[in-house]
Amino acid sequence: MVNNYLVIAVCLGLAEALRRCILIMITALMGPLSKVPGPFLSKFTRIPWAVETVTGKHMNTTDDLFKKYGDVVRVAPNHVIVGDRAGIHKVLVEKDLVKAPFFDNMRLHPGNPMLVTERDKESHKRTRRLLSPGFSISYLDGLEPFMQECIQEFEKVLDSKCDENDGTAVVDMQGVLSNLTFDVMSATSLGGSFNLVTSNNTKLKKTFMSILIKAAINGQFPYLRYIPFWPQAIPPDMNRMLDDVLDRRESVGKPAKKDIVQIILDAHQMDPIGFPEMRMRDEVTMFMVAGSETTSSNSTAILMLLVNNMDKLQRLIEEIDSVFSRNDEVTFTKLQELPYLNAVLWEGLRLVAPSAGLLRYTTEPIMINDYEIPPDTTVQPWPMAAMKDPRIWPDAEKFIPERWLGVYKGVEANRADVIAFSAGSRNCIGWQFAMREMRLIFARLLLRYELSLVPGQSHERRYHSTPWFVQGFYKVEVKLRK
Ligand code: HEM
Repeated sequence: MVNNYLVIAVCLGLAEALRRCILIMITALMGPLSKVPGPFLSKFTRIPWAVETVTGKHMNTTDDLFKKYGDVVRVAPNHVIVGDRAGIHKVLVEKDLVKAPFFDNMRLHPGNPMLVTERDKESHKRTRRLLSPGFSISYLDGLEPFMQECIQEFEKVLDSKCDENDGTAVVDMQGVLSNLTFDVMSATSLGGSFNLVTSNNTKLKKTFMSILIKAAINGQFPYLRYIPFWPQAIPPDMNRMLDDVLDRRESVGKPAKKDIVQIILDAHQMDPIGFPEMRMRDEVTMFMVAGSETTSSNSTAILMLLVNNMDKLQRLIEEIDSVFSRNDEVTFTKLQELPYLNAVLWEGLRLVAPSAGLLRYTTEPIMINDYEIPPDTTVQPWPMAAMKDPRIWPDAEKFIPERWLGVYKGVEANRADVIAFSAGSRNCIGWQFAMREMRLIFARLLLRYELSLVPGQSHERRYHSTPWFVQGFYKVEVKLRK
């Protein structure tokens, strides 16, 4: 009797396995996506692409995929990447597709959305409207003194490093810029700088990086979360830091002008059920992560381009020197009008900002470049391919800020083609914040110091929500200017 049940159970199991295999074969070889080119294995399994994503190597390996298969590539049974301008525009702007289910899994607490991971269009619109006063032009202009103060501390640290070494020091710019952008975010948005530039306390930064990496892994392999002892998305020291920030806010009271934390706290107090405490905490955490490492990693990579192209660096110094002298106040308003500085930043972002996490999802069939993409497909625009597309950019791989100053080889560069901050309803809410911060950092750095290349370093980077150097640092020689 028992044997009979066993035989039936095994047969049912085998039948189900066979049904699934047939389904996989049909989807792989006969479904609408079967016409989209891509690696053979990707028709059957998402594992190779998931591994590339989790290791962060995909930012380097996709170039070859687009070269081999064209502008739309199937990288998993129901996942395509899109690398051309028109296709990306269609996905992000024209169709404004919803974010992919990946973002449900990426949430710091399951079921608890944040602006970045919100998938429902209406809820996203409401949250974005709620937070947008913290990114208005007048609000951002009011942040200038906080940013100036943090950069002053940054200069003190560089000065002392130079003093210790007869006026010249070799500095890990990735490390110090990362400290600086955390200080700027905490000073402008949390009501007080973490002073990481001065303390060089790497523990907190490691905590933030671990949040990013864990979120990327959870996004790909959501079931890992349920393994006992799998590390929590939010480590305990992050929770303690949040408690400190919120306690301080309660004891000191509201700031004269609402900052991001105050906007989020008010939203919670006005609607504790719709905007619960956990959401408030996750939102603050995500803002810190979204606003710091992104700016520092891209600034470091732009600096890398400058020290490897000394003629461009020299031209930038000349422009800055023509407007400011050493003790002048370097202001947002004046910097906004420096053509070469702005050209360096847009050209730099074009070449170094990977933005590899723009996953979207189809709810109905759409056509992308003559391919029919069926519902329930993850569509991932790949800005890096479009931003280095030789059909748009002459000498696409080269760092040529001059292309932003007029017509270069018959082509006028267009900012809308630099998709570093994404596009459409989910574009970066902090892009003007980041541009202001980067202008200030570069101008004050070059006004005070001579920077030069430390040769022999690896330029290889990986990507987990933001790019990072594999060697763990990027060193630059820094010398106080006479
Ligand atoms: C160079 C610096 C930065 C880069 C390259 C960058 C890039 C991006 C990109 C590509 C997205 C869009 C993701 C998508 O379309 O799916 C995004 C979204 C976002 N960014 Fe940034 N970012 C930067 C700086 C900042 C800063 C300084 C802040 C905050 C002060 C910030 C806050 C956010 C937030 C909250 C979102 C989610 C917006 C939404 O879903 O409505 N970012 N960022």
